[in-house]
Amino acid sequence: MGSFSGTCEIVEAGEELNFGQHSRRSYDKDQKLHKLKLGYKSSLEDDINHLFEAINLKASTKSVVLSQHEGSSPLRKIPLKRPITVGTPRSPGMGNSEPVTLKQALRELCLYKASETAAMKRLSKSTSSPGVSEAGRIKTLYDAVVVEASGSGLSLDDGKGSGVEISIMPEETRSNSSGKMPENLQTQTMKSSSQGSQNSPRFAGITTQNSTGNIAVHSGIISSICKYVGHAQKIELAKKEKHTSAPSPPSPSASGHLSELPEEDPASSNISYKASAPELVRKDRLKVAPSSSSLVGNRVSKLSRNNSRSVKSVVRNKSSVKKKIKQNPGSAACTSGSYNSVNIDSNPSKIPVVCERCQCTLKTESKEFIPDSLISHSTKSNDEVNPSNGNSVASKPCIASNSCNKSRAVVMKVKKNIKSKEKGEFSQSSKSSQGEYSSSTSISDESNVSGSNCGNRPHMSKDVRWEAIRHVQMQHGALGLRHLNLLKKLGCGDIGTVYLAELIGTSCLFAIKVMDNEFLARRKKMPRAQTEREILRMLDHPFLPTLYAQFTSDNLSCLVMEYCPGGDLHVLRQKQLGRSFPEPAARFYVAEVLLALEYLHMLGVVYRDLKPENILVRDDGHIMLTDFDLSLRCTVSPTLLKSSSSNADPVRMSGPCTGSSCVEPFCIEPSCQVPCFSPSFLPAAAKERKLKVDLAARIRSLPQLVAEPTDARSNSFVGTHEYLAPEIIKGEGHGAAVDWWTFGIFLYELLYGKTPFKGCNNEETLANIVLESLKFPDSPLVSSHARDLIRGLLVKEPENRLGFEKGAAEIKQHPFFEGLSWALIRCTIPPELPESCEFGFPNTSPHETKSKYLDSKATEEHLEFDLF
Ligand SMILES: Nc1ncnc2c1ncn2[C@@H]1O[C@H](COP(=O)(O)OP(=O)(O)OP(=O)(O)O)[C@@H](O)[C@H]1O
Repeated sequence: MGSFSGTCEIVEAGEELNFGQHSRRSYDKDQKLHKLKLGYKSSLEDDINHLFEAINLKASTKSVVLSQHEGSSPLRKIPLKRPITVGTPRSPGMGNSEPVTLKQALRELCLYKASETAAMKRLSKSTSSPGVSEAGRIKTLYDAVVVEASGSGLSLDDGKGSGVEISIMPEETRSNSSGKMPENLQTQTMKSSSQGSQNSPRFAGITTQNSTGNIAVHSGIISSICKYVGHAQKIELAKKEKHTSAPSPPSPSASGHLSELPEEDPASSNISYKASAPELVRKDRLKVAPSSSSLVGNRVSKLSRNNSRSVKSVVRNKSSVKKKIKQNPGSAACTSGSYNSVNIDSNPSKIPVVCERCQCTLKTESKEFIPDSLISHSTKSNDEVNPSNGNSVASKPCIASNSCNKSRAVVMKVKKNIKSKEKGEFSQSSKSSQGEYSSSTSISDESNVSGSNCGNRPHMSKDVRWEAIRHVQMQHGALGLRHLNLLKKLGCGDIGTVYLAELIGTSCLFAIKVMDNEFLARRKKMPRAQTEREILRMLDHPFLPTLYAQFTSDNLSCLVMEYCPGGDLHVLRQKQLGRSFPEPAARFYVAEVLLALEYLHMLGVVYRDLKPENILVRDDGHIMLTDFDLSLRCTVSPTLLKSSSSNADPVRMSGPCTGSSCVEPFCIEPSCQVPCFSPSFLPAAAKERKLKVDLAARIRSLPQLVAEPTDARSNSFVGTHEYLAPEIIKGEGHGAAVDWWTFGIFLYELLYGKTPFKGCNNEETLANIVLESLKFPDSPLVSSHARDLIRGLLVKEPENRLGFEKGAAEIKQHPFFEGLSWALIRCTIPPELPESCEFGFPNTSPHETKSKYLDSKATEEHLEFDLF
């Protein structure tokens, strides 16, 4: 198989169903392979050894972290050019011991807290007391364990032996049924023009999605957005009557063109991707309807032939598949070095459209895709969002994100350009833009939830961006588009467009996802948007996006999120030698993704759409998992697999610090670990031996908690072709284990530069996934540990798949991650990135930057929105 030519993404179109027991097919080969996973568990002794090694190394780790603070420029401090150090055993690691113990659970909590502290210090020196990253959920689980442990006689007060095995797996949320999809299975037409019955769990076919579906979304968004672009600081929203019967195009005198912010991929613009353009054409989504046949062949045979990974498929009930062409930021056409723009003729029937993925210019003559929101704009300009009674945040320069500083100059220049056009250049000439520039705003109920209130997000509670938003809200009462300068378009998805935005009056950058509600409703995509919104509101994790605010304005739902300037892993992989990551780098990325998935599962979220395109790279080189609209939400009920051992006496085993203040999570910080674990009256070697024995006994005696929603079930055909798990393709119903399958594909792709089952077309790919055995190329050379992990994950029967039983806890124990400090990985120096991959904005040299802006300025007269 060659390199990827695209990514096929299956978009969930139906409601999640509960299925009873789904059939399982045995695959002897995979079962044999699966047995291998049983062999990698090392002894407790080894685990303890690692623990002590980590303790010893922790101080040095701190030094490394602290050194990162010492730089003139936050962005320059980004360790992009530094070698990766993920292989350094700095801590006991979570993985090479027996199932996660109470001790480990505590340690994870503690180390997370510690690592967050360090990370927050790096990001913002204002951070003084980071919260616990996994917040209430983990606390709840922990509390439950504490209760249980207490009830069983296990003292948790020592703070050292409080190990809990926490396995995270999605749990069944909807009642299992006979295997049919419910009548009310939601059909998401996303990209598909036709849908089939949702009653059949079988997949009848796929309809290539029409790219115009996106046009509708974005034309609507753009028409409204353009009213704000560049106007943010001169808010002169026309007070005109709302036009409800027909689009009210902006006055042609203004400019005659619909202007759009320059679009580019920060991480990819410096590189020509012409050679690899096919690979970059990904994410077509297919909409696939379950057929009445359970035979894979039936399914596969009906798949549209599409080699593009950009095709997303929604498996619903129909045999229709719609192909959606999306622009890939890294595609050749968008890397020409200048901002990509397309004039939008005033004639709405001839709207030039730039494919988001392949950059081909398309045209649509259909008004059907012009969102109604373009037609009616009320005169109100009350962008809303409730003021928050948010938490107080350290008042500091808004440089929480390193990108703030680095991009400030760029931002200002872009702002200048944009502002200079405020007096009319943003008029919209397309049919959809006939409305006035005035805007109506409705206060979203949801805005109350987020706003600037970070109360339920202790992880990011000290982020100065909270304070910046809160300040705006205090001044204006509500946050809205008028408070944001949209600087450029970052990308476009199925349900909305993401822009880079600056909060006016600050240098704080955000990624704002704008979704047209009417379009979503018309396309029945509202549930996806709602799912994403709800999930985003729950998140508080270093490797997941922070939602700072949400509001509805002009019938546009806006999510104000953390901006991730480093592009995505798919683009980044293209820049690697051989288009694959070195193993240490791959390990780093998959480890962070694993933690993000673990957290999501703990929250009852089965992600279902893991792929490099959805992994964004932060300015500090760490990752952020995005895109939750295809996720399955379910409930999680932590289950105590094993209560504490009746004959164990953790108090006595815990050593001299037992029952002391060691209950403090930071007990495991290096500074206090020594007193906790090292009786001073014993020789070092003896102390170590004693502690190992004690710890081993403690681990054996601790309760084990499974918080993985193992019974989660869905029958939707959701995902990306090359990443689809066999059980999804077979329509047998799927659960949390699909994330571990995709995790295996993900690791494979990072290491080998391609996915393992990719065929000549989507049908072949799906057939390969179900029928073909896993094979590894001869090159590049990949370690046996990595291959073994992939084998364990890519077991076709979910029940035999690594992670099925205890979720991420199982996977973390694999030797591939040996020596990795899970709790401190956030403070680990990220992999070295290629020279061309600068974070922030693509052109970093003054000259280049100037050129870039000149390019932008050259088109200033006709700043355009490119539709796709
Ligand atoms: N927080 C962010 N920071 C930087 N860029 C982002 C951010 N969120 C999204 N993007 C960019 O915007 C693009 C569109 O994101 P979006 O989530 O809307 O679409 P998607 O990833 O294609 O998923 P879907 O179509 O399922 O919504 C992404 O591919 C990414 O390049």
